Amino acid sequence: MNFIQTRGVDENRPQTVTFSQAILSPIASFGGLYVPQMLPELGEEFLQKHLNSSYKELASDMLSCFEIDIDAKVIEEALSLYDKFDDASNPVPVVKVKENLYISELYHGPTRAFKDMALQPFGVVLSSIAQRLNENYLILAATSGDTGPAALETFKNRANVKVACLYPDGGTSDVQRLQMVTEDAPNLKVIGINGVFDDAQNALKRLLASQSFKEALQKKDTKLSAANSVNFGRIIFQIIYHIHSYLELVRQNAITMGEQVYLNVPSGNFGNALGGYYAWKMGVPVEKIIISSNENNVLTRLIRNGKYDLRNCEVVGTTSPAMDILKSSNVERVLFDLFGEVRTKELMQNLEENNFYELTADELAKLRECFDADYCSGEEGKKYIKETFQKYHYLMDPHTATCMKSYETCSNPEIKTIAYSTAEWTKFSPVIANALTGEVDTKDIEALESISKVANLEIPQMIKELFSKPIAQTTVIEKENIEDEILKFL
Ligand SMILES: N[C@@H](CCOP(=O)(O)O)C(=O)O
Repeated sequence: MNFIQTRGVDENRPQTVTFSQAILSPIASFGGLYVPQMLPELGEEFLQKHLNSSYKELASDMLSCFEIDIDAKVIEEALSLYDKFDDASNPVPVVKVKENLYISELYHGPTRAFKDMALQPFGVVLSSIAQRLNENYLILAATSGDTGPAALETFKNRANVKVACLYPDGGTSDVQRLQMVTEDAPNLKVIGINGVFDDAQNALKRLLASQSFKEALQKKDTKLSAANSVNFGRIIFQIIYHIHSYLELVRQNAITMGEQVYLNVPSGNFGNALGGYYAWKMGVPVEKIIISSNENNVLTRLIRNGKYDLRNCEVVGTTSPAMDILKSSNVERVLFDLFGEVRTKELMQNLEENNFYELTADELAKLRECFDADYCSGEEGKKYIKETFQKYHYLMDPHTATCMKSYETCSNPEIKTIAYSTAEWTKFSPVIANALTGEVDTKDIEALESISKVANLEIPQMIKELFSKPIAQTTVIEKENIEDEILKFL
C-alpha cells in the first residue's frame, strides 16, 4: 500500500511513498499529511473471522490488509508489547456502564492513557526501520499531557532514536508532568515551554518542515520524525481498537453483527476519532461518530456550523487538559477524504494564514453525515463523574466524562454507543476527588489516596512510584528557544 498527500504534491516529492517513508518523514508537500492511497475493505467476513480472535491476532491481520513494508517479525515484536498491559489476553476491556452505553477502556498500558495503544508498537516499528537503514532519528513529540509520557516510555533506550518532548509548563496534570520529568535515559530530553500546547505543536510542525533545521541535524548525522498523530504510523494502530471494541459488543451479545453503533470520542488532535472514521470506512457498522470536547470547543463549532474559527480565540485551561487544543491536526485527513486535495489545501492555507475557514453548506452536510459534536464544561464533567459513580459504580476521568454530555445531546438512546475512555482516573485525581467528595486544592498524592478509599480501587504501582522518583528533567524555556535547546541536546 502506498501513501498520498492531503494537499497535493510539490515538485520535489514523488507522487506516492511507502509506509516506512511516510512515518520516517511525516510532513508532506505544502505542510500536508500522508494518508493511505486506498483504505482496505474488510467487510463482514473479516469481522466474522475475528469474532473469536485475540487483540493481537486481529491487529496482525488488519495490518496485513494495509500491505505495509514492515517485516512480519517486527510487527510481531511490536504487537507483543500489548502483553505488558493489565490483561495480556484483553488489553482493551469494553465495559457496560448502563443500558446501551459501553465504555472502551484504552488506558491499561504502561502510562495509563490511550496513547500507549499506538505508541507502544510504533516505538518498535520506527526504531527497527532506523536500525535497518543504519540511520539515527530525532523524534519530536508535542504533548498536552498523554502523548509525551507514552512517547518517552516507548522510545526509552531504543536504538537509533532520540526523543525531544515539548510540553506546556503548567498545562498538564501533576501526574502527567511527573511521568515526563522523572524519565531518565540518555536518549530522552523533556522540554517545558512557557506557552500552551498549540505553541509546542506549531514548533513541531515548523521544525518538521524546516530545511535549515534538517541541515543542522544532518551535521549531527541525524534525521527527523515525530511521535504525534500527524504521523500515520500512529493512526494505523489507532484503527484496531475501534474494530476490537465493535467485536467486543458482538461477543457480549450487546449487538448482532452488522448492527450500527455510535462511536463517542473525546477529541483534541482528532487521531482517536480519525481511527474510528477509518474503521467505519473499512467496514465497521457505525451510525455516526460523536466528537466530545471541553470548553476549547473549536471542533463542536466546526461540526455544527462549518466554521473553523480561531480568530479572537485563546486556549483556556480546563479540567481535561489533554484536550486543551485549538489546532486539531487530523481534521485535515477527514477534509481530504471528503473534499479532496485541492479543497483541503485551500482550507488549510486559510486556517494557517487567517485563522479561519468555512465549509460550504454542501460540505457541512457531508461532514454532518459522519459526525456530530458537543462540548462539556468542567463543572458539568464533575457532575457526570459523580453521578456515574454513584448510580453505576463506574469511575471515569474528566476526558471520558465529556462523552456523557454528548451521549445525552447527540445520540439516539435506542442505538448502542461505544464511548472511549482515554485515560485512567489516576492521572487526574484532584479533579475527580473534588467531584466525588467536594475536597478542594488536594495534592495529587492525597487525592489518589482518597479516591482509592472511596472507590475501593488500587493505585497502580507505576503511579505511586512517581512521587518518590528523582526529577531528571528540569528544562523550561521560552518557545522561541526550542530549536537551540534541541540542538544542544543532540
Ligand atoms: N492530547 C495529546 C496531544 C497530542 O496529540 P497526538 O495524538 O497528536 O499525539 C496529548 O495528550 O499529548
